[in-house]
Amino acid sequence: MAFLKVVPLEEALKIINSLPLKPKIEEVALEEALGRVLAEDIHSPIDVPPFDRATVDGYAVRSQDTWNASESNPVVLKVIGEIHAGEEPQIELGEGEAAYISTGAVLPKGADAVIEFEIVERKGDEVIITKPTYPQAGVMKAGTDIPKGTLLLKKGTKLGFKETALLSAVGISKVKVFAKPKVAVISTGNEVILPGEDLKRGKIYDINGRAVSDAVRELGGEAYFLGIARDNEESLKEKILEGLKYDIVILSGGASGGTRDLTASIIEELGEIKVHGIAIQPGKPTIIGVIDGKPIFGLPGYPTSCLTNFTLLVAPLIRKLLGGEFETQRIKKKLAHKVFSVKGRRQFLPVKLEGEIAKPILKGSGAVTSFIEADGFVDIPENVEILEEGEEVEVILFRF
Ligand SMILES: Nc1nc2c(c(=O)[nH]1)N[C@H]1C(S)=C(S)[C@@H](COP(=O)(O)OP(=O)(O)OC[C@H]3O[C@@H](n4cnc5c(N)ncnc54)[C@H](O)[C@@H]3O)O[C@H]1N2
Ligand code: MOO
Repeated sequence: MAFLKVVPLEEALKIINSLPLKPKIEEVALEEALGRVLAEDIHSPIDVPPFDRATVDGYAVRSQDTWNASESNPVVLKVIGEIHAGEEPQIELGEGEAAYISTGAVLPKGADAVIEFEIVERKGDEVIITKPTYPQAGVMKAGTDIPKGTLLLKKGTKLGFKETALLSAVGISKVKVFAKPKVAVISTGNEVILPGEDLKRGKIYDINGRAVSDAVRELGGEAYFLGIARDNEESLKEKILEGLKYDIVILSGGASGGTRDLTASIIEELGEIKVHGIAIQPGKPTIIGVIDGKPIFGLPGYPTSCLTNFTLLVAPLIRKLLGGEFETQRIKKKLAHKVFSVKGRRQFLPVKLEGEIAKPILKGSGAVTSFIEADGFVDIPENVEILEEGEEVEVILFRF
């Protein structure tokens, strides 16, 4: 077994990026599109509004008819009909004519303005106007909100409620999106139990199953938590075989060299181990394998290590399958205080961000609060032993 022959992070990422998985595209109904990632550019097929529209309730007029109107010299127009929202107007205004119109209705031919009913006086079939109006007052012209053909949304956009509203506004009922990668999540260990179960001595509640499943969902993937495999060959094998129904399998725990750490030997038996050990801290005991063409990740058991390595190794693959960037983005911050690192091992140090300052969280990988409190982690190169207070560091954000 290629046990703990540690490889640099870049090599592990190269292997992951070359796995034979490709983004898949599917069409979904607009009502199912929230949270999905667009696999196409969307241009508006129509003008919005689709017609010259009244923006107030009142009287459609020819504005030039009102230009001489004043309190002392009111203009009287003849009301020749009514136009309500949703109707095609059957009338055309001539000189000296007006029509009652509701908000949202189509402006009739001949009219170029709408005057609110509050500021005119209606007497029988006449309307008395004491103030001039101007072209386009009380009117929204066709296509002034969104002209037909406008690029509305770019491929790669994650659809939130604003984006689905925009699609609805232009009448698009189906969109092409990237298929959600289906990810099986398995926790391992005799000591791990599920929330709600009785906490007997020696047992701990599962953190990784929940955290990894929900991180997959936050990234836009579909997570299937298969439960907890016990530290024996049958249980682990059963869960791994079940996991192979999905696109990617993620296990946590049991990745290091302890006697009960069986994950590696089972992956080797069923498929191939590509990596067992990465020269990073945390994450040294990480496994990357392939079974039946499906990637299988064995992440460390400590939750902080598990989620750090998920962010470094698995999140890029899920992003790529959703049409996004494989590369992990980094931002620059300044270190709050001096830090010592392990020479010869690239370290990812959890930090809390306060403005431009990155405050190290020094509780160690064993503490769950290390990752709960972390906004990101600082990438400390392997040849660096000391980082000074105020030194510029690269931070990988710990959110998706
Ligand atoms: N002799 C050595 N021992 C260890 C080494 C080493 O290099 N030599 N590395 C340590 C480091 S670093 C890590 S990380 C762990 C990783 O080991 P495993 O991946 O085999 O993880 P486990 O031993 O199964 O678990 C470690 C720790 O995390 C707890 N755990 C596991 N799963 C969960 C879960 N789903 N939710 C919450 N907590 C979980 C588990 O109970 C252990 O306490 O190995 C060190 N040892
Ligand atoms: O490798 Mo462990 O994952 O250092 O915490």
